[in-house]
Amino acid sequence: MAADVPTLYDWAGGSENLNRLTATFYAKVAKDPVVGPVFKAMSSDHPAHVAAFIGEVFGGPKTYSEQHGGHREMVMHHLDRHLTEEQRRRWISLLMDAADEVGLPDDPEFRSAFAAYIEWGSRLARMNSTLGATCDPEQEPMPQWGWGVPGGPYTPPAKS
Ligand code: HEM
Repeated sequence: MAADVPTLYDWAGGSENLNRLTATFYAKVAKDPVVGPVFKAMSSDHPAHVAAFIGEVFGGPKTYSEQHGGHREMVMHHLDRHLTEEQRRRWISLLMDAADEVGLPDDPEFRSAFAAYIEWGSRLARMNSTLGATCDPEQEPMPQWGWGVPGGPYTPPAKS
């Protein structure tokens, strides 16, 4: 990545904004009739843990790997949950609502990278949720997401 291209983490506004995102999102989730029941035993730390996870995937500090068990631990949390496609879709929809509400950058470049990761990650979470509780997931490295085809955030056209 070119030295002057920010990470998705920095462009999103770092851990402060990602924590605002997940706090707003899980408040919506808790009230939602489709996906809310899945999270009825969620701990009060859950939004902060998910913010740390996404932050690390987006090029931020390795907090989830160093303090919360890393990628394997995240996969473990989804095992045996039997998530439905309807629940996955609602999860995404509420997350996108929360992104608008907290004012995550809305340039096409950032939002396409954000949406691509969320689509990918949520489909993996649903796949993993069909694995039985006794499955021991592989110790895979934390995914690292980047800007994809656009290569960086929106830059206004140069004035002629
Ligand atoms: C990009 C997509 C996703 C990411 C990055 C993600 C991330 C995480 C993380 C990091 C945890 C563990 C939190 C902790 O350590 O305390 C977790 C737990 C969990 N996730 Fe996800 N998740 C994703 C998608 C989903 C979807 C689509 C659903 C449901 C529709 C879901 C349902 C859950 C549930 C039920 C738990 C356990 C909650 C509890 O402890 O009671 N996740 N997720």
